[in-house]
Amino acid sequence: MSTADEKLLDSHHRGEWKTKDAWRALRILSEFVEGFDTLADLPPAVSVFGSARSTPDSPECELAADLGAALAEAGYAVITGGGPGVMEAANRGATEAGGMSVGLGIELPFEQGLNDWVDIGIDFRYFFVRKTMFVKYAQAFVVLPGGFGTLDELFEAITLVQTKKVTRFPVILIGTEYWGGLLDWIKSRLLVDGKVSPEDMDLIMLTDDVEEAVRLIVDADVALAENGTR
Ligand SMILES: C/C(=C\CNc1ncnc2c1ncn2[C@@H]1O[C@H](COP(=O)(O)O)[C@@H](O)[C@H]1O)CO
Repeated sequence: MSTADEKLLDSHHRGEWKTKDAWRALRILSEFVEGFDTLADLPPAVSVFGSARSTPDSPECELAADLGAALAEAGYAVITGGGPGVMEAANRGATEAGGMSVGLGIELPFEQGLNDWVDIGIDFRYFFVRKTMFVKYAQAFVVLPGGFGTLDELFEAITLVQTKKVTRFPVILIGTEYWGGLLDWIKSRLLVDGKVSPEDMDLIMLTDDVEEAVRLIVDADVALAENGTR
């Protein structure tokens, strides 16, 4: 069996692919099974993303804690990557407000383990298995300021909705100052160049207001329940 240090795309010896990758497939399958089994009974939930590096007193962590609490009060479980920074703040907000707080951790070389505010936690080795869980069990994505990991999660979600691989769900960015430049670039470059369509611009919502973010999520849920579309 493989060890945590071996990387998925390592392929030094062709002979090893035949044996190790076959076992790896079972490990991947077991991660899917554990995820599906653990999360099957989750109430309606929202996945919250943002920087692992933000300090607890940063504006984005304060927003994340408010968001976690507001989502819990609206009846949503909060799913994060279970790590530090924005993830921890969102989990804390949800737990302190009496809601359900989920952490989908990832084995990393500099791993710190799941944060202390997670009620239901799973540790994944494979990012792609973990990403499936973020999408499958959430009614919406909310994205706070973050780096490459956050951008990866944001663009994966938009691509899935754009290509209609998932039922349309709200993807909400919080932080007009932080995200404004990215959205301007998407409009002035991708849209003008025809790399995205005008309607694709509607896939992302932007606000500074936690209450508005929760309202957008609730409205989308109501619309889905009423007519089966968002
Ligand atoms: C960098 C540090 C710890 C990293 N620990 C993480 N634990 C869980 N999830 C993580 C971690 N790092 C990244 N992620 C995922 O990506 C997003 C944040 O990445 P960013 O590059 O910081 O934006 C986040 O939503 C997670 O899903 C020690 O400080």
